[in-house]
Amino acid sequence: MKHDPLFDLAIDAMQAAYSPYSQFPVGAAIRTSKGTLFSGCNVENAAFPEGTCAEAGAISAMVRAGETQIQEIYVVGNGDKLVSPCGGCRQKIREFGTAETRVHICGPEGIRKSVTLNDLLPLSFGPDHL
Ligand SMILES: O=c1ccn([C@H]2C[C@H](O)[C@@H](CO)O2)c(=O)[nH]1
Ligand SMILES: [Zn+2]
Repeated sequence: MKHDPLFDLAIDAMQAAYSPYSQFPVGAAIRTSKGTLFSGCNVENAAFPEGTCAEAGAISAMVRAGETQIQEIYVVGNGDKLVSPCGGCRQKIREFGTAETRVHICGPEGIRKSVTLNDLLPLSFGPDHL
């Protein structure tokens, strides 16, 4: 089966990851409501808490380009387990997504599980609350 180009972009991003401490490269790729694609990788740091997640990198690229609406996001890791976005990333995706925003959790072979943002972060707090 042919992959969505967004999956290939997430794989590309994973290959650029800087993860010497965890040896756990992650890539993320966003499709916005306008159809533009953005990607990011995790970037770790010798001061461990300063590392950033792949999803955060992709969101940063999107905002830098002047876009703020995530339609779907692919997250890919290369281990056996599901690389489900961490709690902080769920909230970051929430800022620019909706309850229905699709999150595709992938391995190198393709999508392993597709869920909505609401599945990952029910009863969430967002910009509409302020
Ligand atoms: O969804 C995730 C989960 C983990 N990581 C990164 C953070 C850290 O660099 C490494 C191990 O936790 O994986 C991400 O980028 N995204
Ligand atoms: Zn994260």
